[in-house]
Amino acid sequence: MTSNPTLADLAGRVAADRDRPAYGHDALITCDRLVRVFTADGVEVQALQGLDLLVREGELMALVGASGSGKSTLMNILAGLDTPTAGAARVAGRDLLTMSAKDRLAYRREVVGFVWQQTSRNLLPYLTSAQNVALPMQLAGRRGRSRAGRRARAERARELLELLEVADCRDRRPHEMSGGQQQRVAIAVALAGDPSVLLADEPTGELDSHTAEQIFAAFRTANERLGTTVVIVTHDQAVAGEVRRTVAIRDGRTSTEVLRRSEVDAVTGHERVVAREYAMLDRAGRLQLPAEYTRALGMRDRVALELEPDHIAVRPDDSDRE
Ligand SMILES: Nc1ncnc2c1ncn2[C@@H]1O[C@H](COP(=O)(O)OP(=O)(O)OP(=O)(O)O)[C@@H](O)[C@H]1O
Repeated sequence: MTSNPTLADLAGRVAADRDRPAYGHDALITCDRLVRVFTADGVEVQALQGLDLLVREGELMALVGASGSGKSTLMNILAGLDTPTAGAARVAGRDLLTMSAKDRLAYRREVVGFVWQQTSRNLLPYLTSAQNVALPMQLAGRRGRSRAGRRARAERARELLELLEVADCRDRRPHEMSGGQQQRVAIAVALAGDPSVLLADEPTGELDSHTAEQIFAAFRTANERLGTTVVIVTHDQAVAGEVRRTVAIRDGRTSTEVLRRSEVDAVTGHERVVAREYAMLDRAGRLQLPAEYTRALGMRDRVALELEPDHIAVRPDDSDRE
């Protein structure tokens, strides 16, 4: 395929590799060959099997995947609630594998905010919305213990509830609000500590489609107005279709990505969204082909590869025809 490289070629390649920036050097979230193995009743389950993922600052993106593909495992690691077995995971410069218990607590208070699927898990039932939003700031010792500090926290809580269009719920307890209102207050709670990253695991799972749309709009507001990076795990195709980037996880690895961009139609002048699917190539050169592609061409076990000037062709195994 290629001629034998000279010594100078090899030295050039080594130098180029050495000078290449480290994987994920400019990303806010870096997962590098992340592994998480669970052992239950003596049986090992590999929930994450060398997952690579980069998320840049300011992104709003969705993670999708079949049940059991590893989405919640990944979210728990990113939230600082679980520790990976191997690999590397960094969020906003913090190393999630080597963090001490004290640093982990600070990480959960200062770096990440979390919204769970179960509305009841996000809010304390005996506190009003305003008190729920003020609590994380109080626990983090923000704005001090003085009366001025209390007033500043109440003011920040009011601003956040207003931003998320639930200012009218400020004095209500969770059972006095709809599921959608509770989730919007939950987003305000998650934003109270000014996190760099907002993580949400199926935040619209318990809601009807109209309310789910409103919740998604609330995430977009947080992303656009506060600049918070947002990662949402979802089964909801409508939500996944609303973001610029959707990453699919399969068998504990990132498999494909859909990127969407707006394009103005040259004839009609109308703006339309163009989506394109990509496969993830890891640093060992491994590629997961979408199951529907391989199934359509009956590909399995072995495929034929050809290097073309501008692409690599992958064809069904034709060796038995020769
Ligand atoms: N604490 C645990 N102990 C043992 N196995 C676990 C544990 N947590 C997750 N697993 C297993 O790891 C795999 C990935 O689970 P995970 O919950 O991350 O999937 P998921 O993509 O979030 O699924 P779903 O969409 O159903 O929530 C599954 O096989 C699951 O059974």
